[in-house]
This record gives sequence, C-alpha cells and structure tokens, in this order.
Amino acid sequence: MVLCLPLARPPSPIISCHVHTSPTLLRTHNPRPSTSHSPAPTPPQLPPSLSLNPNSTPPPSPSPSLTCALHCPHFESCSGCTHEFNLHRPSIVDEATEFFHAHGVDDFTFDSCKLWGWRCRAKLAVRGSSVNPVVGLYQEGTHNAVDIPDCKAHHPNINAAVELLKQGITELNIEPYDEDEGTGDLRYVQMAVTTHDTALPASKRYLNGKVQVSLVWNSRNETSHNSQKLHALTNFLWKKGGRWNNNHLIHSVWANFQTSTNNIIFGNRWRHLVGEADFWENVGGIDISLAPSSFGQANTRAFNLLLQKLQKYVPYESSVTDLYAGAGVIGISLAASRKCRSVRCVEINKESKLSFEKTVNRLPSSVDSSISWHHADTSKDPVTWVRGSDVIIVDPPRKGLDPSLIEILQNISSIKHKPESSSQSPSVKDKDEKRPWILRAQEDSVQVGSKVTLEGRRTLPQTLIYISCGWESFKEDCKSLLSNKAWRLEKAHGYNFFPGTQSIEVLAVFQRGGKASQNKKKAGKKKKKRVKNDK
Ligand SMILES: C[S@@+](CC[C@H](N)C(=O)[O-])C[C@H]1O[C@@H](n2cnc3c(N)ncnc32)[C@H](O)[C@@H]1O
Repeated sequence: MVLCLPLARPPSPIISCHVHTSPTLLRTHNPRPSTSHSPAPTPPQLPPSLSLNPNSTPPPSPSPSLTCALHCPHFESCSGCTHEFNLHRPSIVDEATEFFHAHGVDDFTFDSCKLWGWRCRAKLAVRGSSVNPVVGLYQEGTHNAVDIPDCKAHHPNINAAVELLKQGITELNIEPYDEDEGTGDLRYVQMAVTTHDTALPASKRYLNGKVQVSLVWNSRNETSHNSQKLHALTNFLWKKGGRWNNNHLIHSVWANFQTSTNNIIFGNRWRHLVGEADFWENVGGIDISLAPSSFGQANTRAFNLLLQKLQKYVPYESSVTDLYAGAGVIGISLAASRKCRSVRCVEINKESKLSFEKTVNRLPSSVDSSISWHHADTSKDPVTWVRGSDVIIVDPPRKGLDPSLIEILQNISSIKHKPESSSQSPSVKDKDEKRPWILRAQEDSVQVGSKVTLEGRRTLPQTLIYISCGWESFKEDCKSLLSNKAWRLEKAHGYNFFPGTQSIEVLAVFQRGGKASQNKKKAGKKKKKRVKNDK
C-alpha cells in the first residue's frame, strides 16, 4: 500500500505506508493468556490503499493524525514511546526532508512501515516481587520499572510470553531482582520473535511468530544455589507455551548469567536450555541465524524494506566491506542478491561470529562470493577496512561513526599510498572496553567461500552507504563527510523503525567526488517526468 501525503511546503518526501493493521487486529493464532488489564480502544483504520499525487489537494478524511494514534494504555507511565499521534509520520521527517534538500537531495522518501506490533525484540527489566512481578521498561529518568502488558509496539506474542513468564514467577516463587540489594533471581528478560515458520503460509507467519526467551539470571552459572528455580521456570514456560502445547508460543529458552552490579544487562555466559537452539529469520532475501547474544534489529519488517532498497545501490559483482556488521546480515544479503565478488564484515562483538557462520552455511550453493567476518574494532585501523572494496557500508550504533573512521573517509584519496598496517584484521585491545569477553576474544576472522579474492589493496571505494539509527549523530557525520568534497550525497531514504518515537532510520548513499556526473543530471531531468520514483 502506498500513501503519499501532500505537505504544506516543498520539498515533500514521498511517504509510503505498507501495513495499516490496527492493534486489535494483531492477534495470535492461538488465544493469549488472559490479562488483568482492560483492552485498549480500537483505533479507526486508514483506508486500505491511498496513493496521491503530491500536488493534488489533501484527502478529506479521515485525518491521518487522528487515525495513526498509538492508543496505548501505558503511554503516560512507560518511557518506550514518546509520541502518541501521527505514528505514520514523526515530525522529525520534516527536519530530515529539509536537511537532505539543503544537501542536494530533493527526493528524500520516508516509509512509515508497520505502526503497531512492530517490535520483534525487547529487553525488559524484571522487578517487584514474586507475588506481584513487574516486567517492563523504566519510567522516564528513573529506575522504576513499569508493567506494560498491553504494549502496542510489541509483537503481540511478546506480550503473551511476558504474561506467561509472570505466571511462572508467581507460581514458582521466583524472586525478581532488587537493584539496591543486589538480590533476587531474575534480572531481565530478552524476548526475540522469529516470524520465519515456513510450515505456515507466508501471510500467517508474522502473527504466529515464536518467542525466544532469554532469562538473565542473577548467578555465576547454572550450578549456583538458585539454579533449580531457573530450571523449574524453564520447564514451566516450555510446558505451557512450548512446541507440544496447543498454545505454541515459545521458540526456545536461554539463560544468561550476570552477577555484576553495573548497568550492563548481559553477562558473558550463555546457556541454551530448551527448544530449538538455532533462531532463524528471513530478511533481505536470505535466512539469517541470530544467537541471543548477537545484535538483532528490533523491527524485522522495516529492516527488510531497508535491505531491499539498499540492494539497488550496490552494483552487481562489486566488492563490499560491511562495517559495524553484527552477524553480517547486510553484507551476506548483498553477497546473495548482488553476486558480490567479495564481502568483508567487520564487527567488535565476538559473539556474532557463530551466527555469521551459520547464516553463510545456509546460503544457496549458487552464491559464490568470498565472504569473511573479522572480529575487529573499526576505529583502530580504519585504513585497513576502508581500502580494498568498491562499496563501504557503515551501520554504527546511535553515537555514529568513530572519529578516526570519519577522518579516513574525509581524506579518502590520500590513503591510496599509505603503507599497509602490520595486520589486516586488527584485534580489539581497548582499555576502555568494559566487556571482558570481547577483550578475551583474540582469534579474529573467518573466511567462507570457494573463491579466494585478493582484492587490490589499493582499491578505494566509490560508494559509501550509511545506515543510521541516530539522527543527531548522522547529521554531524554527514556534514563532516561532505565538508571537503571527498563525497557527495546522492540519495536518502527514511524508515519508521521506531513508531511512537522521534527516531528514524536513515539510509544515505554517498558517491566519491564533489560534483554530480553529467549522467546523473540527465537522468534527473528524465525522472521529473515520472509520477513516482520506483526506488
Ligand atoms: C546498529 S548495530 C548494526 C549491526 C548490523 N549491521 C545489523 O544490522 O544487524 C551496530 C553494530 O556495531 C558494532 N560496533 C560498535 N562499535 C564498533 C566498533 N568500534 N567496531 C566494530 N563494530 C562495532 C556493535 O557491536 C553492533 O553489532
């Protein structure tokens, strides 16, 4: 479905909205466990399909601002969402449109994606008491957790699994964590939904997603004094929601052991307890494996849309370096869709390596790229990673690119003749790194693929693709990249990865050199005649 809204002033982004499913329509195939909270009011629905010429007059009704409202009973108390109305179009889109216009991109698009039930991955604090457990997010600016059983952002099966977990906590007398005392059994829970059940018709897979539950347990390992309770809770979840239950909700249960008193959610010890050990999802045209310890995008559907767009900007058979790669999802999907000669994935978290290997091993045999994953800190020797590929992809955390990487990208032409560093895959030895398992991990890279490609180490990238979840840092990084004309901004797209907030995910495409080519100008003239951009 496509919804193009006319704006008061140019330039206007093309806004597309794929799914207008109201929260009350998001129901699991099997009934949810009952909840003591009254259901949220049913929001009205947008017309199923609305495609307007941006120059035409506005649609008479219904007003999208009223239609696309959160309708969440927890809005006042929970810090997860900051905006109740206009979910389909956070006001930051205006700012982004103007920003990109000022930097030469007049056809910025914004995809409003799925507005409710979009979150497939949630980390929730477990507090309160065994009689009255609280499983939710902190109130803004506090460490007071609040219950959010009817959260409208969560995939509905996350809410159902939380309800089941609370029943288990009460029945088995599990003590939630007490931050002040450092006591209790269960500290946090991570819920991750896989929507990739190929036994179901494609149209039913999303709503029937299964939940991988990771219990963050307040002990050193599974032989500690309270481990019996951990196993009892695991059995409870599996018996009530596992594979053989009519209400099959739970994909698997994992434990993470964490005793530290700092704010880091996960410790370094993970154990698979029950259910399928491997968690598969399908995005960007490939099956991807994601261990609970690896980074995973929360909004699976929006991420898939972004990947489809991204693929169009990567020339066939190019060599690609995927920086801040996590388990390499972006790079591997490009290897498959663009028949890349080579793909290098660079990631600081060693835990993502296994997921990378599993994903690569499941690729069809027709994918003949040389694909490698490197455990490295991008900021430590950026020349090594920037050189040797046609396309660089960066997908940094919210704080944006490391300054050392920006500096190298700004001076890209001058690195051609810089001497090679001593290692092609520098390991992580950062005194500021607080996660000991990352410091310990020293075996660095894994290479998969029959083709061993020795890319010219002097090759410099022509294309830089920046995927950003932090708008403020992106703006700064973008200005830095454009400041000395080493790069020019060609395209930009926004995605509603976090409806209910003022965050957007940005996909920005830069090309080497300061001036747009003649071809682009000609293509631009031709495009004006077209009603809609097909990218
Ligand atoms: C926003 S996530 C993107 C992950 C991946 N592209 C994906 O979509 O699944 C950012 C990733 O960058 C990694 N990271 C953070 N700082 C890094 C650094 N200095 N060098 C390499 N990776 C880093 C994080 O561990 C995390 O996996």
